[in-house]
Amino acid sequence: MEFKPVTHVLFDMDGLILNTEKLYTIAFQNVVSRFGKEYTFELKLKLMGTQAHEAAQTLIEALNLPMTVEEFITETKEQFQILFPDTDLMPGAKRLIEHFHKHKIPIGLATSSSEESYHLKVDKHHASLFSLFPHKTFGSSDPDVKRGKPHPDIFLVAASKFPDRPKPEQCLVFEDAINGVKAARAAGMQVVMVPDPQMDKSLTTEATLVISSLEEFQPQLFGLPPFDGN
Ligand SMILES: O=c1[nH]cc([C@@H]2O[C@H](COP(=O)(O)O)[C@@H](O)[C@H]2O)c(=O)[nH]1
Ligand SMILES: [Mg+2]
Repeated sequence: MEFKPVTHVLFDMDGLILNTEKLYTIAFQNVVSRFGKEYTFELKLKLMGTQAHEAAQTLIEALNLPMTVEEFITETKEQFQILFPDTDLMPGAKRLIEHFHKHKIPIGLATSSSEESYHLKVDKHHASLFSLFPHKTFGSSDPDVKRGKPHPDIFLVAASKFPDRPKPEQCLVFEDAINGVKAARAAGMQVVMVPDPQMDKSLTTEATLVISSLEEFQPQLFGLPPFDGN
């Protein structure tokens, strides 16, 4: 078999469960527009999945913005407060998370967001869905996560929170970002990638499996319980 069976599942959040990537693009573009700059998709691909400070630093350097990291973060936060509370879900995310919960498959959240940013995105509309995650790891605010994606730290920390301490090869990761896929592979885990449709196919080759929507995912490929009717 092409894929190895797993017992535990880790989910990324932004762009995978929540449709927040388009909101990051709006917020970042609004800030850089004041300086006549463009937040290109190519630059976005480098930032996606990295920690908030690293992302700000990379963007400031790439666009040569006359701002400090703190100023950039303060300005984008003002935008986030307006945009994030009404984010919608990505197709198939609710069904898949509820499916694993129903079948008692251990799941965890491994997001590069801070805990503060998580609450802004989740509390208003999605609190009951996210309550199905018994543990969550916030890459931009958890002191145990030393380095952001593409480093493996966040997935190793998240896996260590399962009470039965699975080995990396027992864990399956769901990711949308290149940095997230690299992080999962570096952690020794298989990874299902659901990339932005704009992304060039050549950038998805490190994933174990690439699908265009979580709606397509067939859990039995990885030894997990199938959906009814499959
Ligand atoms: O357009 C962007 N998308 C995403 C990010 C970064 O990626 C993180 C989301 O990563 P994840 O999918 O791991 O939750 C955000 O918190 C932010 O730090 C960014 O800077 N710019
Ligand atoms: Mg993501």
